[in-house]
Amino acid sequence: MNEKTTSDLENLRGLIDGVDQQLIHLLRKRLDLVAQVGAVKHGAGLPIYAPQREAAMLAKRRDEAQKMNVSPQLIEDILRRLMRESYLNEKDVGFKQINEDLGDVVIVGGEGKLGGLFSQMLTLSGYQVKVLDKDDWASAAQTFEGAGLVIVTVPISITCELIRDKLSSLPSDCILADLTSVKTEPVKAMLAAHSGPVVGLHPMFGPDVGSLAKQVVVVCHGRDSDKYQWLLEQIKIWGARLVEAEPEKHDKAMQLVQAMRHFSSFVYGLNLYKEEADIGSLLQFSSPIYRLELAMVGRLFAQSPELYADIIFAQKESMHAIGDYLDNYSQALSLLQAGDRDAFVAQFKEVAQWFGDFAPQFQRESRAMLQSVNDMKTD
Ligand SMILES: C=C(O[C@@H]1C=C(C(=O)O)C=C[C@H]1O)C(=O)O
Repeated sequence: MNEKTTSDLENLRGLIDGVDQQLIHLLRKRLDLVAQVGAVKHGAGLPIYAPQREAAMLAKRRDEAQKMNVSPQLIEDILRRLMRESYLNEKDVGFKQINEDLGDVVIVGGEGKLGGLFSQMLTLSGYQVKVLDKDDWASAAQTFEGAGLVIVTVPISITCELIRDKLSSLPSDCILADLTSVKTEPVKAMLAAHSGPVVGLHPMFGPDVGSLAKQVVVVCHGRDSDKYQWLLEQIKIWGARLVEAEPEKHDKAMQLVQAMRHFSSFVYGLNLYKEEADIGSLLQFSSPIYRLELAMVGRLFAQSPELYADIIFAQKESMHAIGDYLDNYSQALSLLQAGDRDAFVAQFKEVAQWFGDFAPQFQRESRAMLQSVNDMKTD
């Protein structure tokens, strides 16, 4: 490189640094404005997440970007990332309390991670939260005395038994809810143990989400839904989307969405281990999709084996769904063994047709994910 090139580069890089610094100032300004919006919404009891506003804003910015020859996708990516930041900052102002007359909230299993998250969200919304965990049963009767809402969030394997044995003498107007990832049996157990309002909830996310904005909570109505309507409103204020379902329908979906999904990730990891794969060098050769896949599998093994065992073993029926998967795997393998490429292609086409419009939709979604996986690479 000659001297002129070096100094040209330095000058230009200095200018870029200046623009990036301005960006930080602009970001600060934006965060301050969003904080003001947060405060206004808090006062009015509005959820921070405003999908219509977001859609309208994104459409306008994409349009403006296009006119300035800036990629619309670039501004959309940046704004979506900024909006995620907005949801996180919302916790600084807390949330509007929908039910000001509720007694205490008691979280049974509140020392668990999900219990901790709900405890935090309820506390940020002005509720008095008490936690009851394994060692606190001696004083439980006293804790339950002033309870307006009891939330059960203990391992699935002990949920129903605990509801039956320990929660049969709650105050009659107290709401009994659970956060278990299966719903049929826990909802039945709650209805049998308690004569007051009952609702089954299943947060479709782990405790490591920074915000509930856009997350899904499944609601299975039990009894006296008018008495716990406020709780649903409260969860909506946290930004979550509620999806109502019959417990049986929910549980059936979970066989695929959770049990099968986690089981196949488990086997994928197990297989890498048995094959003595060298993860480090696989990563070096990895395509973005492989890296993303490995991340999805690897993250399983960073978490609690008991939690995954609980989810996978929760429903006997999952065994059948997983067994079907194994059958399909064997049949597909036999095409490979027979060298029947044409049959494979025909089968592929059949499945693609069945996916319909979802296939291109998933392709678009995964493209963005793959690009951000690639962005995160540092070497
Ligand atoms: C700031 C707001 O709240 C949220 C955050 C937004 C943002 O960061 O631009 C936009 C819409 C909302 O989901 C708002 O409603 O304007």
